Amino acid sequence: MPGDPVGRTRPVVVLVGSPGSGKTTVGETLAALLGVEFRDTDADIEAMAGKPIPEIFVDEGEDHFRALERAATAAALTSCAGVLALGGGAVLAEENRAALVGHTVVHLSVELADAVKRVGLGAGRPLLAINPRATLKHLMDQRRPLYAEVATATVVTDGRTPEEIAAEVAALLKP
Ligand SMILES: Nc1ncnc2c1ncn2[C@@H]1O[C@H](COP(=O)(O)OP(=O)(O)O)[C@@H](O)[C@H]1O
Ligand SMILES: O=C(O)C1=C[C@@H](OP(=O)(O)O)[C@@H](O)[C@H](O)C1
Ligand SMILES: [Mg+2]
Repeated sequence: MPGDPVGRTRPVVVLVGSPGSGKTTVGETLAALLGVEFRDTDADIEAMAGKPIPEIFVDEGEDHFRALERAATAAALTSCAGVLALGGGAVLAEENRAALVGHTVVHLSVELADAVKRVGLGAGRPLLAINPRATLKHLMDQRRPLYAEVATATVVTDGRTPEEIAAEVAALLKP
């Protein structure tokens, strides 16, 4: 691939961040802007499991979901040549953080107020199904250092449109 000295397939950029930071939404906008494919490990996991994420959590539990997420992350990092969005909890696994070393990783940062507004009652996000505000605060406090560890750049998303955020990420990617 262009930009990779030994010709491996790798994402142009990997998006990480809290649920509600806009990884999926900004990722789609950014991929269209750059004219490249968009991949989201959550969609890959649903395809792998043959069911939506909330059903995976109910039927097999979070540990099984995290195992699928590690497999989906490893596969996407070597097969996606476009924009790759990870799930908000992917950084919890040391294996995933190690796999991100050497990649262009943008942390879409969001404060609690905007994240809560965006995820609402957590539809489709089983971890946020009960008490979304307190749960999100806890997740964000736990994960903030992990996003910082893997990120090569951070883009603030609060109070901004997906188009503005995608344009800033695109500008960061210019050589
Ligand atoms: N910058 C933004 N401003 C307002 N709403 C947003 C923004 N980014 C995403 N959203 C909305 O917030 C919700 C969660 O966005 P999503 O892209 O699924 O986030 P993530 O993948 O990081 O969890 C969606 O309803 C989306 O339309
Ligand atoms: O934060 C998490 O642990 C999760 C975030 C979700 O993705 P988004 O960050 O895209 O909402 C999804 O992977 C799953 O519900 C678990
Ligand atoms: Mg998402």
